[in-house]
Amino acid sequence: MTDLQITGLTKVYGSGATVLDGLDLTVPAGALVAVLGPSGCGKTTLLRIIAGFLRADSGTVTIGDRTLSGPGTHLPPERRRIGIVPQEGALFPHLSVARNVAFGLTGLDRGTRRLRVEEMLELVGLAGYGDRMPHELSGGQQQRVALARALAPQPQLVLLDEPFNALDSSLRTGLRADVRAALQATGATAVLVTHDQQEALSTADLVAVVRNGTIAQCDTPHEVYRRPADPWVAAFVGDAVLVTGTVDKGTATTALGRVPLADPPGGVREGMVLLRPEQIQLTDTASAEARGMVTEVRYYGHDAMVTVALDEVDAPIDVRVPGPAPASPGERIGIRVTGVATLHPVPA
Ligand SMILES: Nc1ncnc2c1ncn2[C@@H]1O[C@H](COP(=O)(O)OP(=O)(O)OP(=O)(O)O)[C@@H](O)[C@H]1O
Repeated sequence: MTDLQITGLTKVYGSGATVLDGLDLTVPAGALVAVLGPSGCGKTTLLRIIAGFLRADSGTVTIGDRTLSGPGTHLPPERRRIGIVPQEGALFPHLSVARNVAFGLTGLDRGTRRLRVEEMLELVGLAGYGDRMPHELSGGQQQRVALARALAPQPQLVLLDEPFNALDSSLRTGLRADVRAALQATGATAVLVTHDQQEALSTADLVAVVRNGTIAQCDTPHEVYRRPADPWVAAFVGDAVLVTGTVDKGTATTALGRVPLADPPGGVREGMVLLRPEQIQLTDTASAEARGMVTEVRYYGHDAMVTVALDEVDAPIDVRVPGPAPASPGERIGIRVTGVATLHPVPA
């Protein structure tokens, strides 16, 4: 098991656009990090530099004590010991599943190679599929073969480039869990690029949120969600409710009521108080901390999002309730806040 260290990575394309701007990222040995960011933020560029397909303008990429990219060093992709799972399988269509998986297994005798292929296919849940051709597999099975092919040469690092994109949502959930289990079983360090926050939160050990060519926050899924670095991260990784508040003794007083702060900063008297929609409860108007009118209800089956225009807050707020919403547009309603909030500076 080997850790991945990225330091000061910068990439400016010919057009003059700075896509990576001194990006730092550390992935501990054996961990799976999800690199999450909006379209065009540089995720693929980062992956291509790690893989060695693209040269950075400056910065270093090391795995363990091996420098892959750095001043005066650029190891070619085939010498990096990195396995890659591309967006859509990209299997060789004319080769059987077994020969696809065996593709990168050089320097092994035939018996050892066959055993490794069988072991990898079993690991990804496709034991017995070796003789099939890629076109005889479903999209999800093709991605499993692509993972088996990437893992077969026992790489130190595995890069997964939006590997579940082409699959429908019910298939994705099962495959994510299986990919995670297979990576854990081999102990490989892994980088998963995605723009899907659910995927990042549910699959990875660490979530690295990319913004403007740097990492805005890298933390466990729980910490990124519970203690986002700033309102932008909060709104990108989930839904956010922001209200101004004054602070006294670790508690913020807001138009939604008084809310304890997760990390009360010393000496700060006011700021933006950040809550999640599921921290807000709908109540009757008599026992509420704040009151307003329901303006919209969006139903999602397992929960619903209720938008409320509060009497004393300019912007409407979102409230997440389990199951069908207990109120309809046009109804007067009360709200109450539960849990703790994080505090952020008021934008200049
Ligand atoms: N070869 C290139 N030459 C010039 N600009 C490029 C090149 N490749 C990418 N870019 C630009 O760099 C920016 C980042 O691209 P990149 O593909 O790394 O983003 P991304 O985060 O992976 O996006 P997506 O989620 O849409 O795949 C984009 O604005 C893109 O247009």
